[in-house]
Amino acid sequence: MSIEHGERPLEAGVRTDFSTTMDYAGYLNLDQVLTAQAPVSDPAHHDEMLFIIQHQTSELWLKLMLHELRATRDHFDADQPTRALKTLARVKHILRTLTEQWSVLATLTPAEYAEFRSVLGSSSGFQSYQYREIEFLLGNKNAAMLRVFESKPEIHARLEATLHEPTIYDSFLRMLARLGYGIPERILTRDVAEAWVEHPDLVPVYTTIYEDVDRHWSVYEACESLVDIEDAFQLWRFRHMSTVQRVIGFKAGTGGSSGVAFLRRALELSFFPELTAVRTEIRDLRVE
Ligand code: HEM
Ligand SMILES: N[C@@H](CC(=O)c1ccccc1NC=O)C(=O)O
Repeated sequence: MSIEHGERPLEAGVRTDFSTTMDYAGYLNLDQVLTAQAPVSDPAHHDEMLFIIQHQTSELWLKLMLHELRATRDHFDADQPTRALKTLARVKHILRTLTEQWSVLATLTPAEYAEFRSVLGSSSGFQSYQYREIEFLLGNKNAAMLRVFESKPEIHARLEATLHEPTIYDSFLRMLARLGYGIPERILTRDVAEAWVEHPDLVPVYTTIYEDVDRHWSVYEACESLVDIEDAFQLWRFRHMSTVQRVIGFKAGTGGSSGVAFLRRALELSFFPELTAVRTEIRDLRVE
């Protein structure tokens, strides 16, 4: 049937009575979600809404990332590297979405941001506990980061618990050990609350896998998925740093850091350094 009078008619089966059944807004708790945007500037600055929603949507994606990263760790603990591929793929796409999302915030000019930056006080993304938990799960452990949450006992306790949990990489390597790969003992018994440091004696294990991928296919795919995550995470960090630079230049951050210089240093961190190191070891084959 063609469109009449420019309108799409409601079909007879379309439900319209929700007095006794759940509807869209009810299922999604939209009453709470859509009343959670409270600009502090007075009178409300037009661009503060962008700033709030950019952060709130980021935090929602971070929540899903945490969920998927924990599931990934469970899959490794259950010796199921193929299942981990699915959850890692989802994490990768969330990171891409978050990185792409910087372009919305980049429409905020320095002059516009300067008009309401002072109302932010000393609040800063540095205090994002979900972000810190993700960094911990991926291996960037740092007990000093907990100090920011000293006045929030519940959040402090949650982060402290995650600090002492094995990382995704710890679980991955323990799985490799159970599968018969020669993972050095000191790696398997390391203090998981410590930041990961590069272990050169792990590289030969990866060389074995990368030099005969057909034989080691499922763990090889998992290795490459971890590399995808590292890569996607670095792109997010870079876009954060470059967006901050174009919006506040080299001003100090509201969280008390030097600002761009501090964010730039994060680009030197690596979650899975041996998976980068193995690339140097792969022999170029001679083609006659
Ligand atoms: C105009 C927008 C933004 C500016 C100017 C900005 C600036 C900064 C600065 C200067 C820092 C360093 C800590 C400090 O001293 O404050 C920081 C940290 C951080 N920001 Fe932002 N930021 C912006 C947007 C965002 C957004 C949208 C997110 C998304 C959640 C975010 C998440 C973070 C996180 C997680 C950190 C800690 C990074 C780390 O520990 O390496 N920021 N930001
Ligand atoms: N650190 C930022 C402020 C900022 O971006 C911010 C403030 C409150 C809530 C989240 C924020 N986002 C990221 O750091 C600044 O120095 O301008």
